[in-house]
Amino acid sequence: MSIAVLGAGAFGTALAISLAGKGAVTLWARDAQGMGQSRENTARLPGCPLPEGLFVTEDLAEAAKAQTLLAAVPMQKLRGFLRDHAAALDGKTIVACCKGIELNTGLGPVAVIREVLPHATAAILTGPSFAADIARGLPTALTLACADKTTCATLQQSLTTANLRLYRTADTVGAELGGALKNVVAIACGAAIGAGLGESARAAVMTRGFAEMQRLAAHHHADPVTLAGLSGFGDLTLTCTSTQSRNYRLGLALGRGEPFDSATTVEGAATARAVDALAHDNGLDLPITAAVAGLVENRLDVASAMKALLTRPLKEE
Ligand SMILES: NC(=O)C1=CN([C@@H]2O[C@H](COP(=O)(O)OP(=O)(O)OC[C@H]3O[C@@H](n4cnc5c(N)ncnc54)[C@H](OP(=O)(O)O)[C@@H]3O)[C@@H](O)[C@H]2O)C=CC1
Ligand SMILES: O=C(CO)COP(=O)(O)O
Repeated sequence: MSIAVLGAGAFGTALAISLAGKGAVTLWARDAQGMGQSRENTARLPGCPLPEGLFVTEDLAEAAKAQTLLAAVPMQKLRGFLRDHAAALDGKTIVACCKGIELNTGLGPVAVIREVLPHATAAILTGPSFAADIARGLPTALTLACADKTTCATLQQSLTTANLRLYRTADTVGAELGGALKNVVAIACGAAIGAGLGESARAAVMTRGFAEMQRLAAHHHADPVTLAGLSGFGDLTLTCTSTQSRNYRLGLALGRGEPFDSATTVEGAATARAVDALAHDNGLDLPITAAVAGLVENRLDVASAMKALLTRPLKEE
């Protein structure tokens, strides 16, 4: 099956490098020329050479000729990207490789693909993985979700590589909620550590954050098993404990009162705001998400957010 990765950020480039180990892969980049010459994505994934079987192009129509397309642009850019290229993309199999909830609609990547490209087959690839680890060929396990079970099994075969092991599920909603929410909780964990509140506080935030993930997933009728898997618990664990994570690092900066480069892709910031709005509209109790939304909108500081969480009415676990 021919494969193209659309979007040459850190994750798209890493996936293309990994997949090119077992067959020809096309990587669509807005600025393909430099990468094609240096055979490296110096801006987003330095130090990871592009293998021979990886063809880089700026021509989306050319890339979209592949049977399977991996869309690796940030969540808040996904709709615009799909719309801009709808003529080439509709009717194809599109695997979303982004994590988040769209700010204006409250939708996840699979729902956005279905809305913009009504004739496409939508799937999502998500789970605990840093781009640099994948590109270096370190062992990684991810969740591949697609409602069509036959397509899911075919994609699982073609996207699994020697070091990238995929588990499949039909539960696209659970897979995308896990990947979206773990980033929000990672910001909260970074803030707790950055503010010097200690590792016990982080464990509390992670666990109660996971409870919020389960609550939101139940509201959307997702399978709790998906949330307990790689795309939920797995990615929560990685992202809340590693300074490789940009979401965690934003939290650290907030906790320390330090500036943070606003050009960095931090999916949890917009997602916290989107999910906080969803929670209000649907009467859901998601206090950590609300605190993160307050932090990223500069309505709250870390001390007030922690106080608000600690003084909530006592309840059963
Ligand atoms: N980095 C990681 O370790 C992982 C990331 N992810 C997910 O992957 C997704 C992408 O993140 P990541 O690759 O890290 O992001 P990066 O910040 O590394 O890169 C973002 C990429 O998106 C491109 N882009 C931005 N806007 C548009 C647009 N409107 N149309 C087309 N392309 C656009 C950028 O192009 P340009 O360079 O031209 O600006 C750039 O190539 C996120 O949802 C993230 O959560 C998932 C797992 C791991
Ligand atoms: O999604 C990721 C790890 O699974 C990458 O995390 P960040 O986007 O926080 O860097």
